[in-house]
Amino acid sequence: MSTIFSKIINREINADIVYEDDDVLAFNDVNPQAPVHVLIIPKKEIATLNDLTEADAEVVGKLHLAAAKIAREKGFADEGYRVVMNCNEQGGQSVYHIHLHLMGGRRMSWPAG
Ligand SMILES: CCNS(=O)(=O)OC[C@H]1O[C@@H](n2cnc3c(N)ncnc32)[C@H](O)[C@@H]1O
Repeated sequence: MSTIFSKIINREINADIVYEDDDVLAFNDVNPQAPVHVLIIPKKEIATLNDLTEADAEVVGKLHLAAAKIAREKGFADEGYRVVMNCNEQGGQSVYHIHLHLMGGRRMSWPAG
């Protein structure tokens, strides 16, 4: 099922893109929860973490490599940052295309809410 993120991948709607390669796209969140809040998504449509298969292992790794690269570029890799992936309703997922939230630029609390 196509989501708003597929429309961003296909450039049907605009996004503030910060990184792109053959498999991964990253763009600023429209409702940032930190000074830097970037969403990092696979170009392949995968609805939730529960839908991952072995075949998706490499691209999930690539999401994390992109997160570290963006964190370095943004200048907060050494001071620290948060990456989180929400799964399904109680996990807070609202867009059913898996995505890694990269949040940085402020101290993160724990446990996460
Ligand atoms: C509540 C967390 N739900 S979520 O974990 O599913 O995250 C979805 C995220 O997508 C963001 N978002 C929704 N539509 C757009 C858009 N068009 N461009 C950029 N970010 C978007 C939301 O602000 C939200 O942080």
